Amino acid sequence: MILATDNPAALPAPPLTAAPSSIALFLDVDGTLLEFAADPDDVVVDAALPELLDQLDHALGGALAILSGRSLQRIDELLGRPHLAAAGSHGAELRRDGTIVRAVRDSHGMSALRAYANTLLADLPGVVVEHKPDAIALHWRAAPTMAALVEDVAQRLVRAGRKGYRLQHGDCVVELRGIGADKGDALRALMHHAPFAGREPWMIGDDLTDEHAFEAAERSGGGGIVVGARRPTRARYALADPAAVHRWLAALAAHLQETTA
Ligand SMILES: O=P(O)(O)OC[C@H]1O[C@H](O[C@H]2O[C@H](CO)[C@@H](O)[C@H](O)[C@H]2O)[C@H](O)[C@@H](O)[C@@H]1O
Repeated sequence: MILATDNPAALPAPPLTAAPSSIALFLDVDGTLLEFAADPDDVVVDAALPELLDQLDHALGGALAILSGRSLQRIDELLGRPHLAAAGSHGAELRRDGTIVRAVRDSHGMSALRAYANTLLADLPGVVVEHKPDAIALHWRAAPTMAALVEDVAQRLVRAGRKGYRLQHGDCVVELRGIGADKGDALRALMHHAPFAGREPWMIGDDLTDEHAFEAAERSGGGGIVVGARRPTRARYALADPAAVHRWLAALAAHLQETTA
């Protein structure tokens, strides 16, 4: 079955042909499972989402993972599913089998950078600062005219960090983050272990940081499903928005359950 009405552009919607034992599913959070909000703390989690994630996790024998730019702690606060495999902070944090196998802590100098960021942003009203483990996200969704000034602040921060950090651009956000793993690394790391190993990995995501995972998934025989109209992309399939993602995931859960029965 193909949900053709979910196709936002030239890319087709992903088909529902998988057998439960053949695929592994990787899911981004903001812009994919959740609609955007002007402030990261104001996102709304659909009441049916946690249960849907459980259904898929069960149907896939545990081969479901969340790959997010949020911290692991924030992913768990939002989704309430700490048993799921997950990568936080764009891949710098990793959990599998309920155990955190890769953690991240502020590196030396981060507290000075946080103070410097607060000083630099004092004159930029509407810009939201999100402090994460060894990372600072500067959000300008509520103040789009500030985008260039925020980029300038980010460049100053990365220079002040003396090569210990890099910038990660995203949807109305630029983040200063440690030089560490990306979502592609996280996907590959999970694919080395049961129940992911030997399956076809499929990643659903909307943002630039998800492209790393699309590429890693494609190289392992699966691929990417992009959410929204951002192009170019490495993804082979597309879904229009988080509501379309929810519908497709519900259809997939039903398909997997029928296939198993
Ligand atoms: O990889 P993701 O799960 O998509 O996380 C990427 C970033 O998502 C969040 O920021 C984005 O969503 C916010 C809430 O809707 C929005 O205000 C912001 O403009 C978006 O960029 C999150 O706050 C970041 O920490 C994540 O890195």
